[in-house]
Amino acid sequence: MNQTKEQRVLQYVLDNAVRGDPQSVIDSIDTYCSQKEWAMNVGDQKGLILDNVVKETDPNVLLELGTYCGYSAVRISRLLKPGARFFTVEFNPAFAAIAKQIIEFAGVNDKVQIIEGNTQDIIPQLKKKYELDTLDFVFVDHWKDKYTDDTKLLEKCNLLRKGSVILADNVIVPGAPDFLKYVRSCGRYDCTNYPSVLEYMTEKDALEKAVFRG
Ligand SMILES: CCCNc1ncnc2c1ncn2[C@@H]1O[C@H](/C=C/CNC(=O)c2cc(-c3ccc(F)cc3)cc(O)c2O)[C@@H](O)[C@H]1O
Ligand SMILES: [Mg+2]
Repeated sequence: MNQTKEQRVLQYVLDNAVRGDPQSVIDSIDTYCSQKEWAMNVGDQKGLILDNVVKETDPNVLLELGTYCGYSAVRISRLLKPGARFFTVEFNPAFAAIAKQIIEFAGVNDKVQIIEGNTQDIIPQLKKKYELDTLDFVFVDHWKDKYTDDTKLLEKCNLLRKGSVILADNVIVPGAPDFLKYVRSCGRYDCTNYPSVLEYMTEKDALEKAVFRG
């Protein structure tokens, strides 16, 4: 049975990274995806911006929309303090299985919980089923045409409080124009754009930070 690209990424991590060392897992995925096969991980340049926003936020409760192979879940988890609670949502079972193995290999499985399901079903369950109050940090990196719906759903479910940080990938490529328009014009967010480049390429991309005003 032919391997998928995501299975090849996992195999490369198992063969080249150091078990329990999140940085070596990040580096091996970046090496594989820049030299062998492109994949839609946030990557190292935008990853450094992600690192800095997580560090400045110093979050206790985090959510990620769109786990994919778990690259950003490992990237974020390695920065979290003991006791922090990080949930990442993925509805493709094959990707969730790959991410689970990459997260375990990196040794950050005690930091992050993969929730298998659709964000539109999971977000309304977070308070009761996952015993959350509000979110300190949300990384948005799933289907680009769902960024706005899910941001509004987070608001509707009272998961945001004054100062909650939403950081969205790909606001230039592939682009999330309606999301940018919404957070920049609805009056409920203070927005900052972080220009960068598309993962493993040279074309321009950017992250957008939207801080909820409460
Ligand atoms: C109802 C859909 C919304 N609900 C959802 N709930 C749970 N998981 C969801 C999800 N949507 C998507 N997902 C998952 O998120 C991931 C989707 C990511 C989509 N990302 C992109 O399309 C993307 C695409 C590019 C890209 C850029 C340039 C290019 F030429 C080609 C691609 C770069 C990126 O950084 C990207 O993030 C998958 O793992 C998918 O299974
Ligand atoms: Mg992305």
